Amino acid sequence: KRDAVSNIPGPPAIPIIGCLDFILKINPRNVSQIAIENARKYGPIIRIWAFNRLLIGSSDTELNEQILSSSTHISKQRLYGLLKDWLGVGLLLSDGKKWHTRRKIITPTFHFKILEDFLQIFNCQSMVLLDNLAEKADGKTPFDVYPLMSLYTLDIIAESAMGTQVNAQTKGNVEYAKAVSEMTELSAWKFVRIHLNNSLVYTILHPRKKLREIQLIRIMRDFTKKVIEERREYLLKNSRHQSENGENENDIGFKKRSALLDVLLQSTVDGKPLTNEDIREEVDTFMFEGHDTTATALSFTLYLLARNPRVQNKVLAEIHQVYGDDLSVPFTLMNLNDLKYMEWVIRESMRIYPAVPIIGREIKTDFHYTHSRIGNGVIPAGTEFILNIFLALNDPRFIKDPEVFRPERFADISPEYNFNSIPFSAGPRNCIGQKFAMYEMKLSLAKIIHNFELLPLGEPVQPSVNIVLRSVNGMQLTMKKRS
Ligand code: HEM
Repeated sequence: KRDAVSNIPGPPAIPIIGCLDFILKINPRNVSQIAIENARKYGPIIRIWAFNRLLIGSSDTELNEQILSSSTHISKQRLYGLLKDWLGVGLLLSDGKKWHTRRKIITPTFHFKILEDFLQIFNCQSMVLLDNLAEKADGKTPFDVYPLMSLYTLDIIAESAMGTQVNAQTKGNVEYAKAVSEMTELSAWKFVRIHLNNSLVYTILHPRKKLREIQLIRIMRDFTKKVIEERREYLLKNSRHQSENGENENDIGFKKRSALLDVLLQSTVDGKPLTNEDIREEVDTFMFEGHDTTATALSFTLYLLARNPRVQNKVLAEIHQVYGDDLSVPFTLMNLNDLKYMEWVIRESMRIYPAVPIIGREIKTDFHYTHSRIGNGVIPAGTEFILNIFLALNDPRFIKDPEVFRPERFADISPEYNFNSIPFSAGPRNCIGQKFAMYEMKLSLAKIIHNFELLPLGEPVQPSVNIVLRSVNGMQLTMKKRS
């Protein structure tokens, strides 16, 4: 392995322990800074040894493109295993045939006709959000927007994935909603403490946390299981009802809309329906992937808009141009597509603060690359490949003055060349929910900016990489109701 990667620079490695002293210096708050400094020192591709583990970190567009577009190197790096007890082996964690089959089944859920249906959910939940924001919007007291966005996106994803309302925003203490939030926090905490990768070490060092984790997983499993069983029974009854009465009407009191769950319940693999456990892991994966990521991206965008009044005014002007003054025009995918400037704002905010800053792959067979910034070479089987999305999005080769928030730069960045701009990853394992997330964020921002002026009060963010990007002191701002 050492010979194969001798062309890749990296911090000095001591026999047996490798770059342990380097690794021990990394923590969630300094990881981005360390990555920037190392890219300056060693270039965009670096190698790190941790005992006998070889890690290659890359922000090189050419190399990343080759890995991400490969249909062979799709296995996730071992750290993802921390999520397994909760999520099972769903779309995020699976690989091989299982991943291919599931991806094929789930992809139609994001067809534009179904996305149009989801807009009704976004719309209803955003009304609750506006009420909650109105209580905070005194124009003078700074507050952290993240907790409100987190409950809001949790309500949206629960209703979209399971067709069930969990009312996280109105009754913040609903057991299931609370369990999802707490488990997300716990996983993030564990994720950045490398020694806790090992389940036995974790159980010995933090028995209470482990116990709590078991309880939370049980609460979430019981809830998802009940929803799946009820929905399966309902679909069965409904199809009998239809055939007995020769009717097409499929609503006998249960909620009609439940795209993801219904798609899974009606799918077969090799002629057999998916089991409740198969379905549970996919539903739980959506609950995790679909809520915290979007809450983070929305919160950082609001934070940046509060601090950039010129951009905020342009967003407001575009909202007025598309919807008029009272937002009474129903939201459609078409008119959300017309919010072009807002799309640049979201992309620029995700460039500076990508909700998922780092992703990883396990390289299972030798990977031969060409035309990277260090030329051609091979990454040997058994390497853990860490793809630094944050650095790639701030690469001065493509991005002038990367630290400046300037949405207009997206006028010059070709959307076709998506390996340059990869907040949702790219290639066959890209984010399946990216359109869902973009429409959700656009509708939410349109409502918020139309109703409130965002003001730059409060402390600046202190980003911290915990699976999903966070800020140690929250994303603070204040709001004032527009007259
Ligand atoms: C701003 C919001 C979001 C961001 C930035 C984001 C980002 C990402 C990224 C970077 C990946 C690749 C992960 C990896 O390779 O390890 C991913 C995968 C995934 N995302 Fe998202 N995501 C967002 C919203 C959503 C939403 C709303 C959903 C569901 C409705 C979703 C569902 C998924 C799933 C299921 C995967 C795994 C796909 C696969 O491996 O085939 N995401 N996301």
